[in-house]
Amino acid sequence: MAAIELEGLTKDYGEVLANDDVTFDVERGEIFGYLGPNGAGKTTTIRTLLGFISPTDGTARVLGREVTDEAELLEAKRRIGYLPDDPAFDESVTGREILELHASIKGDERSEELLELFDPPLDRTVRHYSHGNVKKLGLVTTFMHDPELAILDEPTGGLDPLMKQRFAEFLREERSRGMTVFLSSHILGEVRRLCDRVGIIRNGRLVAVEPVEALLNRSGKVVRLRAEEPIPRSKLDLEGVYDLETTLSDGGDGPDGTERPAESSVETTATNVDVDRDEVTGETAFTECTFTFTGDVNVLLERLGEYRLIDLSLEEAPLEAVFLRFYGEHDGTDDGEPVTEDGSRTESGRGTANRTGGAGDA
Ligand SMILES: Nc1ncnc2c1ncn2[C@@H]1O[C@H](COP(=O)(O)OP(=O)(O)OP(=O)(O)O)[C@@H](O)[C@H]1O
Repeated sequence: MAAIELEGLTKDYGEVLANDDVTFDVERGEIFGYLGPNGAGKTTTIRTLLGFISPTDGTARVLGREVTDEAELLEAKRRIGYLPDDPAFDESVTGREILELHASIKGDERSEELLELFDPPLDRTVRHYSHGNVKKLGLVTTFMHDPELAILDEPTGGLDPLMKQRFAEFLREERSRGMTVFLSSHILGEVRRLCDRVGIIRNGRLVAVEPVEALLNRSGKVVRLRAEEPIPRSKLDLEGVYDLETTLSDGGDGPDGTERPAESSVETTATNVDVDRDEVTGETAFTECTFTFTGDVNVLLERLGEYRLIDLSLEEAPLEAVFLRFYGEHDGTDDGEPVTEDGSRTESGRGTANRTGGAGDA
């Protein structure tokens, strides 16, 4: 039995179809990343899993229990840790009092160890907590009862780099102990570091579920090369070449004796190659280029084999680029902000429902 089972999950808010026939499983012991831009429907799925909202159609099970059956869900929630994207603790009490309350409701097997790791200022009232400290307190309340399944809505927002790293190490250790983690994110670097598999949601619809490796393979390589001699652009008229940027440089005079610019740089695609013409051969050409390549590297090397290269590097493409390829076109949501490693984005597109979940409700 999978830890999370969604079948045809649909949530229709009237104006917005926030989840549209979403079907996937999260297996026991995996870290599953739920990836999508603002307003894609991630929080809606999470809130359905926790019984805060009921599905319009379809079914959802957590730890084998139906989320629409109150008694069943209550039983499952004892074994779940939930971290909302914006934990809402009672601001008038101290962190310590919050922990005592959570301990009395769901037990406390691990707070000591978690406090050493995440270290929120326990004697301060929550009102005086920074956003990061609220998140750290939320992490303690999420894991203190040693849950089987952790459901984390954008868990690293507000954490500094050291805390993010600590959190990543913690999750990996928990996975090796058998915990299942379902986390939503729009931070691609985080997903790459943390997750075994990803589900990608766009505009309420699941567009892919795949191992993170597959996402990396699909993302291709960033190729940078510098050649001793001009290479005709047609050599890169290959399937899988994206975002081609070329430069033709020789620093010398043109054939008619006029000085030509040492460098010219244009951004173009492989099919739009009628620029940077080599003035000797008349063919479009380059001596330096960068592009993203999702095709067969051997085919590429074969194409370039006859030219003398000064430099050639192939690096893993940033997941951001892959994400933009998934979401690049306008899709009717207001998610115009590019997805970035540091998670910066606009606040537009946020629903109100995802703002009401209290911390540690599970
Ligand atoms: N209570 C609600 N009533 C109406 N529409 C809602 C409600 N809650 C969410 N929505 C809409 O449903 C869509 C999905 O929202 P959801 O919060 O699930 O997205 P998300 O992927 O979690 O976004 P974010 O990354 O910004 O948190 C959005 O268009 C949102 O505006």
